Amino acid sequence: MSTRSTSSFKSLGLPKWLIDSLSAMKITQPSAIQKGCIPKILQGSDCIGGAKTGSGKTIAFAAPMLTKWSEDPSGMFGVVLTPTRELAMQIAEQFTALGSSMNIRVSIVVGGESIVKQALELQRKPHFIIATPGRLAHHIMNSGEDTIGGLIRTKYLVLDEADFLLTTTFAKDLGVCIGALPPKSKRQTLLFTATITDQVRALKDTVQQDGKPPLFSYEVEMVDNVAIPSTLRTEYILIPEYVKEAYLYQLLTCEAYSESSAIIFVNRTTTAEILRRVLKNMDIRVASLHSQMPQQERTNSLQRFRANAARVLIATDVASRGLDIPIVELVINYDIPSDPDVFIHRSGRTARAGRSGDAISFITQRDVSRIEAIESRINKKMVECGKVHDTAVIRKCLSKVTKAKREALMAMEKENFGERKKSQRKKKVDQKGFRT
Ligand SMILES: Nc1ncnc2c1ncn2[C@@H]1O[C@H](COP(=O)(O)OP(=O)(O)OP(=O)(O)O)[C@@H](O)[C@H]1O
Repeated sequence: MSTRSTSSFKSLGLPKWLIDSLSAMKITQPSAIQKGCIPKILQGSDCIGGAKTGSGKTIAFAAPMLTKWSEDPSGMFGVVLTPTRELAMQIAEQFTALGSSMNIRVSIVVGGESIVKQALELQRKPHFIIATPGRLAHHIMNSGEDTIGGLIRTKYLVLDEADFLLTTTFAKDLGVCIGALPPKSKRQTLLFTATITDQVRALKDTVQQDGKPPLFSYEVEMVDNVAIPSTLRTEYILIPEYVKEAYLYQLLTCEAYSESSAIIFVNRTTTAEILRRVLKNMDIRVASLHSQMPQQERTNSLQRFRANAARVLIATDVASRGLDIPIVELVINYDIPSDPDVFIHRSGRTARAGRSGDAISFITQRDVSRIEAIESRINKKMVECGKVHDTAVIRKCLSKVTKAKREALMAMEKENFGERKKSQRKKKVDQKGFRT
């Protein structure tokens, strides 16, 4: 990765078995955030790690935790909280892979999966619990000591995507989770994200609003001063609203990207569903990921995309943070997010670990102020994308796209997509993509 340093993992204090596991994953030199955080975490400090997307933050917290765990591998050792189910699964995979030679037990505790199965797993006292706050809080509130009692002896709490976890969306569940852990003085708290906010920093040593003790008191802060990876190209295309689908099709099939793996971000689940059908009708291998899909479908979609069985993933922001899919060469912001930090996370699904990648934003007249805010946040002007400019070609594919969209809308109406969405929302508060 571009952020190489001359230190080795050995000089940072990692044991041989872990260095061997890292080597097996072709990870031989620590990145800057790893170099900065690993020794401090090993020394026992709380830590706040803010480094660009794709810079290796997961190993920056996992490696020191695994090192300490291997010295005394008993009981529930660490809890990692993260906002989405897919991210929890990905982090758990990393812990499992890194600790495979040490008989590690890692449990994933997320919404959309069997509560009973998870409770049984928790009773077997996994060493590491990787969870979304909503589901872990559910277990804490509804299970007995035999299931969650071990939490009181955990040594580490990680808030991955900390800025997002510390918003009001998660406040209640996070409070329940932290309440089941040892007090701040008896655990280490590690906060990681690509977008550290002043609100997060301000929480240091601050008594919480409900009068509870402070969450953390980090001594170490490692924060990048550049917001996005240098290998990420940021471009834009100015588009009239009514031809967005045609431009999308054109871009995905133009010479530069006709073979590329791409993630297309939209702001609404309905847009995701329409686009998935439109592209499928036009013979593009496409999958989608949003919070209105049942968990099994979400998992299958992501697996198909990771394995390149689908070359395009249409996603809402449930996929904007953390997902590490090295083959992604292109991110398209089909809709522009209102929060510039969301742009940073979405675009960071490409150009990871030193690779190059493109993020192309579709800008309509309504988006101008959002783009200005993003450019000011990333301290960089986007350049105009020259890959789709032939208006004749746009005109040529417009009728094909219009037909595909008409068919998509008719099928959705027949399947009652909007109604299904409403009733799901009512029924499954527990399964909201972001809460559990
Ligand atoms: N030292 C390293 N050398 C090479 N590759 C590495 C190194 N550390 C981590 N990686 C790889 O880099 C990729 C990105 O790492 P990771 O997912 O931890 O990034 P991140 O900083 O958490 O990104 P995000 O902010 O998007 O969550 C992963 O595939 C990981 O295996």
